[in-house]
Amino acid sequence: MKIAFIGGGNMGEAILGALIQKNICPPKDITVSEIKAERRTFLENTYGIKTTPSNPEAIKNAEVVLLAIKPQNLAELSAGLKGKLAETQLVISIIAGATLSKLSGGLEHKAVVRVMPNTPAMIGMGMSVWTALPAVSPAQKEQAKSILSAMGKEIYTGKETMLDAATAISGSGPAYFFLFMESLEKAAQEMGFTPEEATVLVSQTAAGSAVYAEKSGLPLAQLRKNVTSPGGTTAEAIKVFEQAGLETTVIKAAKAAFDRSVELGKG
Ligand SMILES: NC(=O)C1=CN([C@@H]2O[C@H](COP(=O)(O)OP(=O)(O)OC[C@H]3O[C@@H](n4cnc5c(N)ncnc54)[C@H](OP(=O)(O)O)[C@@H]3O)[C@@H](O)[C@H]2O)C=CC1
Ligand SMILES: O=C(O)[C@@H]1CCC=N1
Repeated sequence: MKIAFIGGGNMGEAILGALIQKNICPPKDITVSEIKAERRTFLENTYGIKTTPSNPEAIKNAEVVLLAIKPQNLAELSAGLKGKLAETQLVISIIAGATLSKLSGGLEHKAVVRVMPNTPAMIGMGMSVWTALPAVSPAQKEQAKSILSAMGKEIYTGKETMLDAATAISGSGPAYFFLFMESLEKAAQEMGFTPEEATVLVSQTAAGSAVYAEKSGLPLAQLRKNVTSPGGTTAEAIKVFEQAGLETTVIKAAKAAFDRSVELGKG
């Protein structure tokens, strides 16, 4: 599969890295259009792919064109590519808040897939939620699915509003977990662990908890109860989280991300 990336930043790199690692695409079939010269050099040297500063040049001969630029650059990108895409080319956009109608209208193109991925795609542990316009053929849907599967797990939805919800949960989600981990690292250091030890303690606890939750198949509340001995240490910590309104705060934060995704879609 020949694929062109428009934007070779964090997510562009995460996706192309997964495609190469999982043998979905050899490096010679990947072209990245990227504005920054130093990023182009880095991507060429690290992955052996082709790069160009020109979007029209990048999309030549590509079966799939993957848009991985920031939302504020979409208007300029659409103006430059408008009418230049062949009917058979599949556009896959990961741009937060960029709706199918905005993408399709701006590019004058019908075969468009919209995805919300996340950065753990970098290590094949990503979570993507995606939807497609009716013009996307079953074969193109399979192509999209194979790209997203290389990055981790994927869920297709027929309801585009679920993309805003996915943005708030799995798209932005890694940052929520990192914030919590940063706080726990600070606590570990205050208790006397070195920064290196604090990182190991927190990372291994987070990774172990996530994998254990998935593998055990037990409800999260049950797993939490198993750690929380009556009258013990965990109960004291959880009391503090509850008094501070953790659950309400998390739901409020996710809702703020959802609202911002909707707002980006209107802009
Ligand atoms: N980061 C994340 O966790 C997630 C991000 N997303 C979405 O992915 C998209 C990309 O995010 P991310 O990778 O973090 O962003 P980055 O800023 O890291 O990457 C975008 C890159 O594209 C370059 N660029 C800008 N305009 C153009 C253009 N017209 N042609 C070619 N290259 C261009 C940028 O250069 P310059 O910096 O100079 O503008 C930058 O290097 C965003 O739309 C975001 O909403 C989705 C899910 C998760
Ligand atoms: O913060 C953002 O807008 C993007 C979308 C999801 C994660 N990062």
